[in-house]
Amino acid sequence: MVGGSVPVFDEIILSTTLMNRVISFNSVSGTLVCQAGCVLEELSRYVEERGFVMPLDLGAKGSCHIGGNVATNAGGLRFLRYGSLHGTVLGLEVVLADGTVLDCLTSLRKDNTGYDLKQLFIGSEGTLGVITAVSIQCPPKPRAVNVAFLGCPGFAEVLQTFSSGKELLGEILSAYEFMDAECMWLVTHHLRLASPVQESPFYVLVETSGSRAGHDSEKLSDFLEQALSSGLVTDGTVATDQTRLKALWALRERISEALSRDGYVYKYDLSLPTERLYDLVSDLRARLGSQAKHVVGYGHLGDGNLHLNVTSEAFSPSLLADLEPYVYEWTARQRGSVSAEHGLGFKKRGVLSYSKPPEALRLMQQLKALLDPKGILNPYKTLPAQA
Ligand SMILES: O=C(O)CC[C@@H](O)C(=O)O
Ligand SMILES: [Zn+2]
Repeated sequence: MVGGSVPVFDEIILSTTLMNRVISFNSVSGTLVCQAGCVLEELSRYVEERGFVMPLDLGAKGSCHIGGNVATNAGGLRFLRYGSLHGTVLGLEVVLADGTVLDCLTSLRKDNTGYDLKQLFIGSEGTLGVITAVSIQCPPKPRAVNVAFLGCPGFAEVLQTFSSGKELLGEILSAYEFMDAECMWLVTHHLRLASPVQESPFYVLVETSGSRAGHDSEKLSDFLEQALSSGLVTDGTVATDQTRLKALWALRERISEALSRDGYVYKYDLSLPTERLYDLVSDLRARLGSQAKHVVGYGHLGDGNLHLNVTSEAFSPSLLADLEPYVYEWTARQRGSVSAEHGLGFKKRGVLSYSKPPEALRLMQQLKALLDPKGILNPYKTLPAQA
């Protein structure tokens, strides 16, 4: 997405694939300590067999490494419930540029002994050190999971359904994702997935996770009844068994894949005030007109994270010129973020200043110079190219 792990010039590639050992798991606290090359899905399986879940889940779970997840501060589908890796990672082992092994691999929930150094490496995209081991807090595995897939008549209703969901579902609300009608067109046409509900301008996926099935379904029914009777939602379906649950999630998780089959894709991953989040999509649709094949909006609405994607038959410099810096300026005016969960890598490092003041940028450069004076750690990434 941003070329964070893609070598571009003269880099040496370092693979942690063979560092794939679980070091320990504490079945009382739920703390997992493992090496950086463990694949997320394998870790999920490991902790689920022991009654826990990983605090993060992403479409790329089958291939991504936990070390990379932490280095990029990956967000994903469980963020709404369990928060960022800045909260769930308890400790790290990191190899610094001079070869020093920094052993901050503790498993403490509380540790106020000065600067919280591990935080520097979470989301640093490998530019400050190489993460070699991770200690991470795993929450208990929810016993009951429900997914509702709903159609909404407008974006205002998507927002109101979210407010109502927070109020009525409370602590069992574990995901609130949205996608627009064009996204549904893409997954049904390019991937041949079937829509489970009537055609609507917007769709939302609501997931609940709790400890007692009866209690959760009662809450979910109340919520759905209210949403349907007040017209916030016009159609919907609910799944509780694994197969249907996965099928509903696939409609949302596979949008990115469907987009890549539509043509050249211009990708933006933005944090915006939730109530303005879709204005940018509508605005761009009008601005780009027939130049674009599709202008779509979807994402982690519960976290204020919009995945804005535009497709065209082939790469077009004039379309790009209409998109940038327009999208970044629009985002900066809302004090949003030009990269909500995918980092800056190689492609977005030049737009960092839309989300951070010059003072912050300078401090980032000073930290980089301190920790990696020779510039050998993931060079050409994250920080803007030096003039
Ligand atoms: O491809 C994208 O724009 C986002 C991919 C991913 O973060 C998702 O939520 O599906
Ligand atoms: Zn995402």
